[in-house]
Amino acid sequence: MFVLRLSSRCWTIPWSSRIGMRYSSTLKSTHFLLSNIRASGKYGMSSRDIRFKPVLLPVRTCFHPGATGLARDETGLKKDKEVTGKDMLKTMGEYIWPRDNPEVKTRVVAALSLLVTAKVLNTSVPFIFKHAIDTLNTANTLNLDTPDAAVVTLVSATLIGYGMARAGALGFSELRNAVFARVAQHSIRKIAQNVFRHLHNLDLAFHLNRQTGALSKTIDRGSRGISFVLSAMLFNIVPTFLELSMVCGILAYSCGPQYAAVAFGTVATYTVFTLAITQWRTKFRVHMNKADNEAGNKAVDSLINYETVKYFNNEDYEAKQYDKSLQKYETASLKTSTSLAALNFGQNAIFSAALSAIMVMTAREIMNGTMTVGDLVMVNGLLFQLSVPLGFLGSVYREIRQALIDMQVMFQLMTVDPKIKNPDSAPPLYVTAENAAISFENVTFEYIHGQKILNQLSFTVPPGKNYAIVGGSGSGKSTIIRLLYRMFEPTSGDIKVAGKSVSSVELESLRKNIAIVPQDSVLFHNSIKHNIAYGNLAAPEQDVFKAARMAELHQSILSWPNGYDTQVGERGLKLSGGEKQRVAIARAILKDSPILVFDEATSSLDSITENSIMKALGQATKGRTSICIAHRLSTVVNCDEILVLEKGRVTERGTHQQLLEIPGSKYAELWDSQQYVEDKQ
Ligand SMILES: Nc1ncnc2c1ncn2[C@@H]1O[C@H](COP(=O)(O)OP(=O)(O)OP(=O)(O)O)[C@@H](O)[C@H]1O
Repeated sequence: MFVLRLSSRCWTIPWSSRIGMRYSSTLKSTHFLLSNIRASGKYGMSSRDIRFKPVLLPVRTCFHPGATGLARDETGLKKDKEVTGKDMLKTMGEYIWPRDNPEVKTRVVAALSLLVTAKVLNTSVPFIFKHAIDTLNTANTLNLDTPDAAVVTLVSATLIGYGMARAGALGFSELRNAVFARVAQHSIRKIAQNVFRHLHNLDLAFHLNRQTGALSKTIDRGSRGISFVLSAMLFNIVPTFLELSMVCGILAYSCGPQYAAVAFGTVATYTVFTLAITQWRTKFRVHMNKADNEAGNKAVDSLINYETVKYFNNEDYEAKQYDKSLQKYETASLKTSTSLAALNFGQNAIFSAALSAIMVMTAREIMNGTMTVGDLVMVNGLLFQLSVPLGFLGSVYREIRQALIDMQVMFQLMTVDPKIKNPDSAPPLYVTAENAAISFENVTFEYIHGQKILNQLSFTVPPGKNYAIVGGSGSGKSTIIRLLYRMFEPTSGDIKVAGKSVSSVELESLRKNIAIVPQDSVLFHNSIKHNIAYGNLAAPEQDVFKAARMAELHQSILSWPNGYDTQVGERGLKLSGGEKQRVAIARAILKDSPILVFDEATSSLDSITENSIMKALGQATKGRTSICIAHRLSTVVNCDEILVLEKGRVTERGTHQQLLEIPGSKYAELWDSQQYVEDKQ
């Protein structure tokens, strides 16, 4: 027994003679087997089964807003359009028949031609066999002492033809798979790329409300869903219908309409039974997938929090929580396999009954002399061949349903409209050292309706000046930066850069002119050099080193064994907080924008490093407009002006000295409390 794990599809294939062989070879040539197959023996299935274990979101969770990003919320994204089956078919049509890609079209036509050829050859196999048997039978009846050379030649030729037809049918099927694989791969790539771009275009509000992991699963499942539906249509549904019509035609022509009626009736009964049982079984599979997801999420969450688990000695608790999900999975998995056995048995019983019935009919005709033994063999062969693709009807039906759901989720995601986008024919923003002013004019903003974070906030930072914003935690300092960068739109009021409203200029040019050192510096899972160079991917190496030097990072990097090629780990986890912050500073310096924003840029640094970086930043910000957000007031004493933020408004403003001189000022209070703490240290 072995289990095949695919990243996102789930198949349970009975290892019943040719069925398993044929279908697994069909799948092999599609993309599904290309991805992530692992052999394992841990799930208790029948020793004659191959299971393709799913990593799927259950149907219900697929529609869960949090998982899919489809919910309307207070972030103000536009209402989604309902994606209908027609929309999905249209989109699929565009991928399978792309206007600008004749190669894909040619492949589709070639795959269809190969499909028809393979089916014609396949249906002719029992026909040829019948002729061989009849010829032998006739020769036998003649009771000749020595075999007739002509008969021997004819029978041999027919049997060789039989073998060739069989091999040809399989060969053409494989060729069809190979030809179509490119179409499937092409559509997966295209759709995944389109969705990825779309996700980057969506607002920050959208991303803050969604789990990144769920989004990436949506792309993966959706694009594979498209490919699956295309492949299932071409490899299973269309060929089965084609074969059914050919078999019914042959039976009606050579044996009589009653034979065609039995074949058709069998397929109809088989189909109804399979779909009904599959429908019933789906809930077990949904539970199984849900439990599997839950277990996966628990494991990931627990491992991500590895350090926290250790700090609080909670390994046992974590293992028990994980085991709870595994238990659910085990129960659901058992139900899935038991119900599969019922399905397999029922399918087999229907076909066996039909085979017996049709053979009894033929045997009677043989005894009446109206049919030959060859006819019996042919009828048996035709019906048996038909059972092969039908063996997968249940799983194909279930998979198509799941694929359609996955596709709908993905297409729905594509209909989410970003609220923040370029206004029509927006002009680019030109910012120079002379005009780089920033002004907030009566800006009000709320993340959640009714909860004002900024309330009629107004201030102006003149070109070339260095302003600081200070205030209690949660007073809205970082929000000001988000609004300036146009990650969010103010509820009312206007924000201007270089005299132009940020909502009226080209978004890309606005963002190009502002370099930010964010509060949380998250790094890419790449080398430290790449992470610094990310500030300007076109910058020469020397500039990257220069920026690192200014951020007090160069010497530290050189002392590491791999220097600038040191990998920083996922999200920069291999670096200390201070090192990450310095990477972020170096990046911002490298971006070389006329406006610089530092959001708690030195909060994780020791005082000595902070002082030397502050000097470097003083150099970097010379002649540029900058905003510095800081809790530690000692870092902003030299700013041209300090704004004290309280309840969404600027309540005090002035230089460090001026603010200290205001009797009972909030700033003086903060300063005194920080001095007291520092003195105590
Ligand atoms: N996406 C969001 N949705 C809802 N509320 C939010 C969101 N982001 C921030 N807030 C809330 O807005 C308020 C202001 O947050 P902001 O990050 O601007 O504060 P801050 O002054 O920078 O705080 P700190 O000094 O602690 O960094 C906080 O109360 C915060 O909880």
